[in-house]
Amino acid sequence: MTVTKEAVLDALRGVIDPDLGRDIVSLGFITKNAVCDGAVSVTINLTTPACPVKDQLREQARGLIAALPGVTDVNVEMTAEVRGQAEPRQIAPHVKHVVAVSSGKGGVGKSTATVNLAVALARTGARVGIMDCDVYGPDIPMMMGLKGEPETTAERKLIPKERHGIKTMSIGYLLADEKPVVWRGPMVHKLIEQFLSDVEWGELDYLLVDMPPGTGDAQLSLAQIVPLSGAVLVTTPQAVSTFDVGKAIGMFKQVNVEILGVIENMSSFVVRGRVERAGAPASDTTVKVDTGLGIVSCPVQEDGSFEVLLDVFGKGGADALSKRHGFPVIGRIPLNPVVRVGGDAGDPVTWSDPDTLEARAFTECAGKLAQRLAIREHAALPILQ
Ligand SMILES: Nc1ncnc2c1ncn2[C@@H]1O[C@H](COP(=O)(O)OP(=O)(O)OP(=O)(O)O)[C@@H](O)[C@H]1O
Repeated sequence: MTVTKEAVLDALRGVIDPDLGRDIVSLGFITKNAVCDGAVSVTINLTTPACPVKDQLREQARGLIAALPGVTDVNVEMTAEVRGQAEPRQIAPHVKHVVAVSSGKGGVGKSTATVNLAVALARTGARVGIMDCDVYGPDIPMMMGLKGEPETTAERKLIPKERHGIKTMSIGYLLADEKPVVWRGPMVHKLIEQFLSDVEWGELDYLLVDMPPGTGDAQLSLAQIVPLSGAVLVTTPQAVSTFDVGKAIGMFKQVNVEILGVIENMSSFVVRGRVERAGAPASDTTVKVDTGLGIVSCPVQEDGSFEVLLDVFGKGGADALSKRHGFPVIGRIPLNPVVRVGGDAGDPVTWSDPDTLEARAFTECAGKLAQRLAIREHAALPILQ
């Protein structure tokens, strides 16, 4: 029995992209289909390297091809090409997606989220940039471990400073450290314009923009200057932060910017411990923990370990926002010093400690974000039969 390319394509029609709801053949994802005797070699080109179901799709495809009569060997290669907006932008035309990272309130972890999302996306192979427009507290240089004035090209364009595979530009590189600056609306507008047109970004899949907190001029300016692929909102779980973020939502709606999702940061603090009696695990006991809002009793596992979730900043805020406005919660990041230490040292936790709970939570957020953007561009994909 000889295998044909048609039979391989037919088999691959059984692989459905769960996000786009269509089979990978009609989505135009098959960029190579080679059959040599019984050996089949296909390439599946996804819409983002950060696709959370990449391995699942590969295994499904491999299984379906292997089940064809006459197949002796299967090689499935996964590639990705981020599709940008259908209409190329006039400003920053080589950037596929510009995404604002915003918050209503300061200090909720917006910059932390920006650098960790960027690292997580870059680790999948995406080309990523960060544009730091937080004029009131440009923290990106510190969090990325970068400083000093950026160099310029012969055409006097600013060259982004690069670390961890991410290109960055920040107002922090251009200002003297201790000098306070009073920013007026038109200045912020000009800065955003310059960062988009006078910086040598090159080809990027994702440009994340760290916005100043609040609902001010910067958000409006950014949306006016460049068509955004959307915005990500960062909040802590408690009411005041989610109330503030509600104002940011109103502003983005006003300028027709889609909210891709909300990240709940500092969502809980996980306290882990182990109870021992005479050096051996003591599982026949319970542990009482004072949460600050009362005593909770928590079970101890067989190996003596226990785990308590402390909702330091309350809980349920992101869910409430999601319910009210209809956009998804794309992740919850626990409160943990490992996140702050990474930020202070210029090595975001997704880079320095990718296996921690916190880094994995950021990586999941990045996958969901990329997924949302891919779904958004779905309409622009060619439909093949
Ligand atoms: N999940 C977390 N666990 C522990 N510390 C965190 C976490 N997220 C952020 N932090 C720390 O909280 C502080 C504020 O975070 P960050 O600077 O990212 O907030 P921001 O919203 O960007 O603030 P600003 O309003 O100044 O721009 C930083 O010291 C950061 O390291």
